[in-house]
Amino acid sequence: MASSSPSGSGFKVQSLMGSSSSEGFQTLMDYIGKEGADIGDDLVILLNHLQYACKKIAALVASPVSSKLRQQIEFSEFGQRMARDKPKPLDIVSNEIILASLRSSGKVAAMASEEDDSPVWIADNGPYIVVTDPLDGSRNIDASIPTGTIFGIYNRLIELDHLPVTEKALLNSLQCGQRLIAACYVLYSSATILCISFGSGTHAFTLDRSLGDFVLTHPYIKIPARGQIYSVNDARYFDWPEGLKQYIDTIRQGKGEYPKKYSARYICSLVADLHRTLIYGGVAMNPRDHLRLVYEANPLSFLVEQAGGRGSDGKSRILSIQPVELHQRLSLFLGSSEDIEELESYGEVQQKVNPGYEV
Ligand SMILES: O=P(O)(O)OC[C@H]1O[C@](O)(COP(=O)(O)O)[C@@H](O)[C@@H]1O
Repeated sequence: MASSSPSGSGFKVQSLMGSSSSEGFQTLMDYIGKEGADIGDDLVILLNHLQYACKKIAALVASPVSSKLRQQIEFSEFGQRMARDKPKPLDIVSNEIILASLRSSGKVAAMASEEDDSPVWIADNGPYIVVTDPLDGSRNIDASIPTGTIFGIYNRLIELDHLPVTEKALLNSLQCGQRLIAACYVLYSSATILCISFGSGTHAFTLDRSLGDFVLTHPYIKIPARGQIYSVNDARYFDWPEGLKQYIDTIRQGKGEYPKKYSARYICSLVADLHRTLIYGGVAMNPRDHLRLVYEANPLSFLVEQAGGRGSDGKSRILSIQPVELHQRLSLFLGSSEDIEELESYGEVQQKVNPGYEV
């Protein structure tokens, strides 16, 4: 999807991005700067800053510093262990890295982050609004289990420019997912993968650590129409509604529309569980109202849809839901189109009982 370029200096900026492709691969900057996507200079500049921020986070989560940071914050000065839902140090550091990159891009009006109570207004003339979960899955970090950064990009709504800052920051951040112009996740795992869509396919780039570049490794990802893997925290089985219990019982036994027994995979790290689902197919879900519409469900649904799959809350298309609160939570089902369709046919699949689990 093309985006307008208020600065209008397309050729100049894009040609500055260089023309070399490393080791026969196309780099992300080549792809967005001149060869692949036609997205306009402003978005190229913003993404250049964001991909650099994610490289910093990738280095941070893999560094010995990360466990030290965690130890320092996990215990307060009174020796009390912090509550499970309190922000972890790496969340905060990652948030600061992303915010600094958005500020220095000069292209962002506001950032809404899962880590902040309200959106941060950055620049009146910034053409874009960025919503982000800077470090998802950080509760896994001590065990070196994969984590990820998620972000979505909207155009700034110029019709709101006259409003007070707090109001326009909030309303710009509450845009419906179908207005996204780009979405991305970065997976920090055995490889660091940046998966992005501008509304014309979903493409994944792998960080070549020797060169420091993201290079195109998975152009036009197509999620299989049907998978054989379901991904859910099924210790919650007894809190599930009947529809979801029946669905999982059925596919486990190979008695569903696809006549083979499904396997379970659950990392408990949303970006990692989704990335596997995009590649192998199936369904990744969190049926309780835990994940956030603005920061997680919308950007990830955009990426899944662009890969030919579906994002649902169990009843409706995620991208059609109008957010009413910044930190709104909901049930989330992402995956292969036929699997999601079958799941929805079981009626009540949203877990309404959410007692606040210990781990
Ligand atoms: O505890 P559950 O229901 O299995 O939730 C796990 C999910 O929560 C997350 O850890 C996000 O939760 P936080 O935003 O509280 O870190 C996801 O990465 C993961 O998919």
